[in-house]
Amino acid sequence: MASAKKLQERVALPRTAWILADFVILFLLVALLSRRAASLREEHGPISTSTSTTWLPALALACEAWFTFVWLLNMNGKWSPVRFDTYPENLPDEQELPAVDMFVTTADPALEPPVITANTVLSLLAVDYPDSGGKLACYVSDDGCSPVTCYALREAAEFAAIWVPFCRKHGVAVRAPFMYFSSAPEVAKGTADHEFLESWAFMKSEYEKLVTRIENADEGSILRDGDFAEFIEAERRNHPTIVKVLWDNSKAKTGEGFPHLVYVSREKSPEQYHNFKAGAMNVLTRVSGVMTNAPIMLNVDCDMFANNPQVVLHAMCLLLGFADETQSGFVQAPQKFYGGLKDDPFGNQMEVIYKKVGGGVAGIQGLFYGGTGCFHRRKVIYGVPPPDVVKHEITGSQSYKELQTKFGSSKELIESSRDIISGDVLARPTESISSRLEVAKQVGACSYEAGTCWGQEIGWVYGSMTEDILTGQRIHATGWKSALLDTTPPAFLGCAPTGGPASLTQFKRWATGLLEILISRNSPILGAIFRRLQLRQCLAYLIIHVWPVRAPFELCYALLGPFCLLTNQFFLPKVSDEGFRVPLALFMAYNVYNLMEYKECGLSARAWWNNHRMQRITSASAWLLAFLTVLLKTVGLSETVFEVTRKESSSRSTADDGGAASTGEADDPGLFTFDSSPVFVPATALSILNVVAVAVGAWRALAGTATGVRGGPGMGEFVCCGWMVLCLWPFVRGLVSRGRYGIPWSVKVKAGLIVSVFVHLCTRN
Ligand SMILES: O=c1ccn([C@@H]2O[C@H](COP(=O)(O)OP(=O)(O)O[C@H]3O[C@H](CO)[C@@H](O)[C@H](O)[C@H]3O)[C@@H](O)[C@H]2O)c(=O)[nH]1
Ligand SMILES: [Mn+2]
Repeated sequence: MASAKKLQERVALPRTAWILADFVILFLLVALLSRRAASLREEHGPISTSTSTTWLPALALACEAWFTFVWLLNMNGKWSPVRFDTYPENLPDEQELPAVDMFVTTADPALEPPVITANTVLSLLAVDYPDSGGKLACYVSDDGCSPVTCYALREAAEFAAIWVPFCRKHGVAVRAPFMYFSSAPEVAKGTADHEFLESWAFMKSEYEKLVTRIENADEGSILRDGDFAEFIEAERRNHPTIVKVLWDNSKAKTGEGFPHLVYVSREKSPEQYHNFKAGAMNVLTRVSGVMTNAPIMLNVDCDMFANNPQVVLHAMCLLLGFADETQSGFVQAPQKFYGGLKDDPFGNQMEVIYKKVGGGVAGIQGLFYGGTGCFHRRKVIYGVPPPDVVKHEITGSQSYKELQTKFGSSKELIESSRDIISGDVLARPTESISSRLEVAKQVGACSYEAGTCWGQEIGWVYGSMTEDILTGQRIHATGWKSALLDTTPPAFLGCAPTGGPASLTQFKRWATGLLEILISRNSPILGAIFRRLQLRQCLAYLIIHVWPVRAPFELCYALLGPFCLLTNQFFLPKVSDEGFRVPLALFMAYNVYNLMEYKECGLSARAWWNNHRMQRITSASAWLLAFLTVLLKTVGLSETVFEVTRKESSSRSTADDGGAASTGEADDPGLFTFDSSPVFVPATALSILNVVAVAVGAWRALAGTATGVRGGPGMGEFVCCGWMVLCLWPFVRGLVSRGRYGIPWSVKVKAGLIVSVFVHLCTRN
């Protein structure tokens, strides 16, 4: 590519002012720690304070040391951000562009309405790519084994025959029809408007018919259609592999085509463990390997539609545009969301995280793999190390026998992977993909992986609920870097969960998976010591891997305030004390720093507050439970499962009501909702405790019992508890609200018991 025109540019972004701010906060943290350490030493000296509990300052010191460590991790992560600019207009002729297999995963037709999946698929079938019919193929994995999903896709394929040409002809900007038709047609001033408007109206009505067909589809009548005979005997957790070619592009006339569409539901059996999404991705990798074997693979979740029709071209700039391939082992787009609620009430739109930490990590060894919106090189997924290692270490090709132990017994798969590993990928299978059905079913079987390297050195890695981070980390540990694909408009858009239960379930799953990685043999620390994970990249991974570990520290620290108010003690300096200035300055500086980050990303102060608050809530609920779950799992008492996130269906322009029982309160989707899940118990307890503590403390202060006693709580302790009450406000509110906005009694009772025990233990003597 050296002689060709520039395809990409890696631009380092300056951040001197931020680095200074980083150091100010670090300095304050160190000042806090050293004062604390000094006062601890005094404790053992002659001028001991009246604090009866000597472990109190020690515990505070431990927590503050941990917070400093977390701050250092973040400083490292954000230190040297970069941006990648892409120039698709400089791409070589179409013959030189590689083929791409596009993967979509879905798992549950109830939580992930088939119409959403159909839209995602349509957006992919319609992307701009030269000879897209010949070079692109779309594979959908359905872990739900749902005839309705399969039917929805067959209907979508039929609709694609008019949708794709329409998009091409009119240069449609957003090619997920539900999104496109949710606003009025964009009419260019000038001629031919009339014709455009007419076909727009026609397409819209065709799309609406499609939605009606999908939403009204009933399983019984679908099964009577001979096309879906395979589903009759199929049970969701017990059925053979189903592979259906819903659209075979070789049937199209040249130039008219759109990508192949293949439906895959891998074999399931109650006796086998299925490894959730990672398992599904590996089946897609193999099925596509024997059918189209494209050297590049794009994967998206069923709700993540291609929002930028040029996305594949932009990605190619990063895949082909470096003199050294090592720079782009994979190409990841940041996760962005459509229809997000105003000011991010559930703290899961992650804009600032992606900008600040994501951009920063992109400047180290590259953005983490996020499970969706990512372009992989098939050979990297097949475990091939970067070119420099290949040159120095392994020369000569692997024998058939070696490949067989790695990839399994399918002759076709072995041959196709040999092509990928040796780099002769341009030889595309010539037969029609329909002739490969039997082989595809063979490699989709659940026993196929037994004794092979799938899920270990090859494919998506097993052993964590957060298979994406684990898989990306393995790739980084072999020495590859990754590139950040940040296009305008955004490459892909998905839906962020709303409501308390869905958001916290997602955070819990992530935290569980991340801790599973941290303590496994795939830990990034081992990767940095024994493999090629860069030290700074390892530290960047730790930012997220320690999420669940932060929970016990943050919980302890959050308990110090209430503990002091209840027992008439203190853990922070008094206002009159000179030392008070340090925690005060830290509190102010830290919050202003975060607020400025939100402002810089163009977000509101409210968005900052919502995220700050949600982080406290998540820590006291999802992260804490994840921490406990993994503890229980390591002693063999619990299993971890992948709980699929509910996707809100907004397939039509007019949103219809979710059918939730009316509660008398205004139906505000941004309000926190609850259910009886244990995830809500600790945060509920913490809210009750802080309210009680503030009341007790205030009563003491008013009654004057605390005056004159040197050891009593001061301003600091009150602010801590008051701040926690504000952060946990959705829960405080939930204590007195009803319906789904109220905390269920079962949770309240459990939380109440915990609080009583805590209060009892505090005030025992
Ligand atoms: O047994 C399963 C479970 C899930 N999925 C699919 O995995 C995807 C992600 O699941 P979702 O419930 O949407 O999880 P999110 O928390 O929204 O996803 C984020 O986090 C996951 C890891 O925890 C990553 O896999 C995702 O790519 C990433 O977007 C969806 O397409 C599912 O259909 C399967 O195919 N099989
Ligand atoms: Mn999702």
